[in-house]
Amino acid sequence: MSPPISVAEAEAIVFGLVAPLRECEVAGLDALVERVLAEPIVSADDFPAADNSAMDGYAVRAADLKDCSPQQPRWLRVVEEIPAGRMPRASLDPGEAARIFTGGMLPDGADAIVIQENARREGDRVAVWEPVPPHTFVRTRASFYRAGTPLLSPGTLLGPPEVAVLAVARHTEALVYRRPRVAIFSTGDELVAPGVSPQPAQIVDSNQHALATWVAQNGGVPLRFGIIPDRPDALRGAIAHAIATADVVLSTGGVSVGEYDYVEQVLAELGGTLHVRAVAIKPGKPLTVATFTSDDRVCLYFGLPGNPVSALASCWRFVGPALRKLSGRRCGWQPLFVPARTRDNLCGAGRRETYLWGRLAIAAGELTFSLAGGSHSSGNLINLAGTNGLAVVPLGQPAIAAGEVVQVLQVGAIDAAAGAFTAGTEI
Ligand SMILES: Nc1nc2c(c(=O)[nH]1)N[C@H]1C(S)=C(S)[C@@H](COP(=O)(O)OP(=O)(O)OC[C@H]3O[C@@H](n4cnc5c(N)ncnc54)[C@H](O)[C@@H]3O)O[C@H]1N2
Ligand code: MOO
Ligand SMILES: [Mg+2]
Repeated sequence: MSPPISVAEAEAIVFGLVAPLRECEVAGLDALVERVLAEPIVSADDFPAADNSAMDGYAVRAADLKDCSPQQPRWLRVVEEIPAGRMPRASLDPGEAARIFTGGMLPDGADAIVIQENARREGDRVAVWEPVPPHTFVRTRASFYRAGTPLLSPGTLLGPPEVAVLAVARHTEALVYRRPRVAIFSTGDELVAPGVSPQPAQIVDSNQHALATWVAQNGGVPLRFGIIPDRPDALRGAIAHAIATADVVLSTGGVSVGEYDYVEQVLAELGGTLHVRAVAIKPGKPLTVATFTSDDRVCLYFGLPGNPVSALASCWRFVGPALRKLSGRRCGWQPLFVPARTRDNLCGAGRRETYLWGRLAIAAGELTFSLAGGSHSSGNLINLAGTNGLAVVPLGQPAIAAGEVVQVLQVGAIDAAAGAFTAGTEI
């Protein structure tokens, strides 16, 4: 294995290799979750489109009420009722009010709302005893957005609020970037599929399923290519097929220095350009990154380490940002580090930047980090369950004491309440 390069160098190389995909497709409003917008969305309408009431009450002319008081209430004649969705029939003349409900359109002449709690209705009259300034509880036409205002820009990741905006802008569908196709396979003679009972020397292939789930969660289309034996000819066939099919390839295993670690050799034989061979990071040191360039496209190959924690840690640290950038996201694709106070002592691995998995939570208004209980071997995937952050012990730093603030790579949603984190803890 070549001498490992630093995490910063690896990051610069990997992210620099990625050019966002340009191909687009149209998707319906209900199929936009985790999609990236490829067109600017501009409002065709004022929003709100008309003055409307923010409360249930009475539409009034504010000038009518300027001298009213509890001693001298002002009686107004109620001329109509305006529920949401109904056009007002007439304009308000001085001394008149309209019964109105939240979302109801103001009649011409009205410029304020008196909430019903501050009015007393008697027949077709209503008494008001507190003046209201003009615009009180009125959502004025175009006060949120004017027609022609840009609402969403290309590169935006779409979620519920953005879909609401699209709907309001009267889009029933949107142009989005196509999702990156990600080929995934596991290498190893020892691997069997889940559901098969392994012999003593065999293990279950968990990586392929973890990575497929992770790819789908990160906006890619996972294409599972199965388990490939540790034989150069078999690997050659699998890699050739994968690079011809996908934008990104993720293989696990076979990238270290063992006799049966053939991935790098096969990548070179197939004409790949090798950019990264090993990184000074724990877990995840043997990381192979290569590109295959043809006339019209580049395929990015990640040869991830076989150890299950190393494979996912490499995804969180390097592949995820690359995949999000490839997906067309203009911002938010970079890895997210948050400062958190560690509840446990954290030990570094000397010559490698160390990532210790565990749980971020908010306790008493502060972000905290709890180390996962149990072994921190990169083969122990059991205590990886529930991980939403990996604390970073920088290169050369032997340890970080409990109570200190540490940078944590956030990889999942943060809890509201902190608790000690141990394997098997209900989460
Ligand atoms: N002499 C040295 N040996 C090793 C070094 C080193 O620097 N010098 N690096 C170690 C590190 S660090 C890692 S990480 C591993 C990476 O090894 P490979 O990427 O070559 O992966 P394999 O050898 O194929 O497998 C490693 C380990 O992971 C298990 N595995 C593999 N695939 C899967 C899967 N799909 N699902 C679950 N588990 C899997 C496999 O059985 C091995 O136990 O190399 C170290 N060695
Ligand atoms: O990098 Mo390996 O991932 O230390 O086990
Ligand atoms: Mg190996």
